[in-house]
Amino acid sequence: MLDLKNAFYSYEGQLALNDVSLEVKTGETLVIMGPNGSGKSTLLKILTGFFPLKGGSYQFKDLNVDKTFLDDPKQAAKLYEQIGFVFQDSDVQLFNMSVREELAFGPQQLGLPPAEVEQRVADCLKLLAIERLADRVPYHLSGGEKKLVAIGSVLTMNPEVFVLDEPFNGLSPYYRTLIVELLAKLNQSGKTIILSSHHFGQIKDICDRVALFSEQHQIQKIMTKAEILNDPTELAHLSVL
Ligand SMILES: Nc1ncnc2c1ncn2[C@@H]1O[C@H](COP(=O)(O)OP(=O)(O)OP(=O)(O)O)[C@@H](O)[C@H]1O
Repeated sequence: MLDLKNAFYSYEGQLALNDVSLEVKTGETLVIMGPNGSGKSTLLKILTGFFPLKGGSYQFKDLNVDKTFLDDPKQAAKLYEQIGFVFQDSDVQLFNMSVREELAFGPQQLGLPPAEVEQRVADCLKLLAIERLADRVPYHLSGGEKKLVAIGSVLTMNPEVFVLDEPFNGLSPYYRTLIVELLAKLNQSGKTIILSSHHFGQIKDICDRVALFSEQHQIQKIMTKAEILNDPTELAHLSVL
């Protein structure tokens, strides 16, 4: 479904991705792990089409995602409607005056009829059990509540792929469990999930594979969950990243 080949990216001289190749299959849950600054967020932003690669290629299904593609809003929309991104910092994502408006924003941008938008918002509030927050100002919510609303704002767009940058950061065990259960449900319904995390323990119940970044901004190895669980050294390493 996603095919990244020999990807390079740098920010004004600061290397972030160094010859990274990665394939993601439809319906899998892939977790990106690695040290701070190794390139995880950059990789997720490239996959979501935030900016084009500076070297190598990125194919999403039949779309060749390069600078020309992303510079053309009509073309880029074909990617954006299939991949949803949940930012590490929810405050970057939430800008509407109520949770209800926040959840409606994406489907409205997709041009869906008002009745369909309303239905998606109602379904999302129910699925996330956040009906009580519907008329609150997102900016005033707690960290965990904001994260649920941020995920909800992607959920109502119903993308095929969910990309989440460290979704468990700073959350209590209660919210972490809620989000793990939600991601498991989404995956069971056929969605592809790609997320970054520093804690194998938090994602072991949902991950199919882990791609491990090195400090050299390269993918050092890709392991299945079974390979990790059967290797105590690897398990210990991934549990303290
Ligand atoms: N906007 C930016 N401008 C300049 N350098 C950047 C920018 N964003 C990231 N970088 C640099 O690119 C490299 C990769 O950063 P990235 O955020 O992708 O790492 P990460 O693995 O997600 O880190 P973390 O686990 O700390 O979130 C780092 O050296 C970082 O300092």
